[in-house]
Amino acid sequence: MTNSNVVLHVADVHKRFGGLHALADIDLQVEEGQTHAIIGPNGAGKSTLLNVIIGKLAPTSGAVVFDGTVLTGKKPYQINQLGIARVFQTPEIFADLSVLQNVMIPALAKRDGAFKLNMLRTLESETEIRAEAEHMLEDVGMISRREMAAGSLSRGDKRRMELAMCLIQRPRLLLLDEPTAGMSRHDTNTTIELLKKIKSRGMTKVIIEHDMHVVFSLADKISVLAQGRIIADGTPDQVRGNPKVQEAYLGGAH
Ligand SMILES: Nc1ncnc2c1ncn2[C@@H]1O[C@H](COP(=O)(O)OP(=O)(O)OP(=O)(O)O)[C@@H](O)[C@H]1O
Repeated sequence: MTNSNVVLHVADVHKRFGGLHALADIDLQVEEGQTHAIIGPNGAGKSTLLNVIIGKLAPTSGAVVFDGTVLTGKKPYQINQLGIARVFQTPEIFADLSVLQNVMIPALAKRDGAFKLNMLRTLESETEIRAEAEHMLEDVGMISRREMAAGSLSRGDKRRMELAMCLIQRPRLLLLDEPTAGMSRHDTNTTIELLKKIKSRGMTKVIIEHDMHVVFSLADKISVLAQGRIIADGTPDQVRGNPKVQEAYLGGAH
């Protein structure tokens, strides 16, 4: 049964690639305002699950429901317009444009749908969007780099900028795919603090992460995937103490 405060429900999802059952019987409920981590060893099906949620892959059976709307069958851009934003493992940025311009683009793209016919409002809203983008850059600690070409940023800064590009869309659900991959410990800790700040504003997040320090610092709930199935689900303490998880994951390579 679905609770009323469930924002995202992955309902009985299966995904097959030929003979490989990459996702089997996945039932996952993400509650409003929570940070829900999906962990599991390499090849467990985490990216496949994320791709099913954002509409990049169609499930073989089952459905994904977001805020009462069935996402299954919708295109990724339609799912994005419904309020789901994703921070990718590899940042997707416009390297030659400035950091500020990069952060303005998602908001301009959203506006162009709404205000195309009214030139005056378009100009007014561009000033507002610039101010909003500057505000987002302040939030992620990057305002001093606003005029730099995005391509010249460090890896950690690129990820922070990409987070600002997602936040300016004011998503209801933010999906983070290994947000600290390849970061130094210092950048990882800065990112943890930043994600905690977002959490304190009530934004719902789904996070895929290999780094246990990040997972246990941020998650309210953890679902553990192994060989395409959820083998454990619960609070960090429940998951930490689960012998199945220790066997499948924590005692393994990570
Ligand atoms: N497009 C595809 N075609 C065929 N098999 C695929 C495809 N995508 C993923 N797989 C397989 O599905 C399984 C799950 O892969 P997936 O990438 O979802 O795992 P993961 O948990 O994200 O792994 P990692 O932690 O290494 O990124 C793997 O066995 C993988 O080889």
